[in-house]
Amino acid sequence: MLFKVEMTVNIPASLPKDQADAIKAEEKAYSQRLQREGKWLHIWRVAGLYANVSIFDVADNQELHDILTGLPLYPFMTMSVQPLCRHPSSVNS
Ligand SMILES: O=C(O)C[C@H]1C=CC(=O)O1
Repeated sequence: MLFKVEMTVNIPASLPKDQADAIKAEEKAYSQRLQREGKWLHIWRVAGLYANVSIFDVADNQELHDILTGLPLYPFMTMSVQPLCRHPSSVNS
């Protein structure tokens, strides 16, 4: 199942920089593992924002929920999730 997820990150200024940097490093490793596993198909920066648009390919809603709530930056994110289906004009299978 394919989903589009938009994530916006809001790290509070009160969080010490070393802690924020450690969480960002964990986030990068977590994200790259899922990309290598083929579950996180695309990640694009939204220009000018600390936000991304991502495409996930997961088994079901529960797997997406587990992945998203497991993001190290999850406590500092707002998200919007939209399910995707094949476009009738798509030439890709
Ligand atoms: O930078 C972001 O958009 C937030 C987050 C999502 C994946 C990742 O590595 O960082």
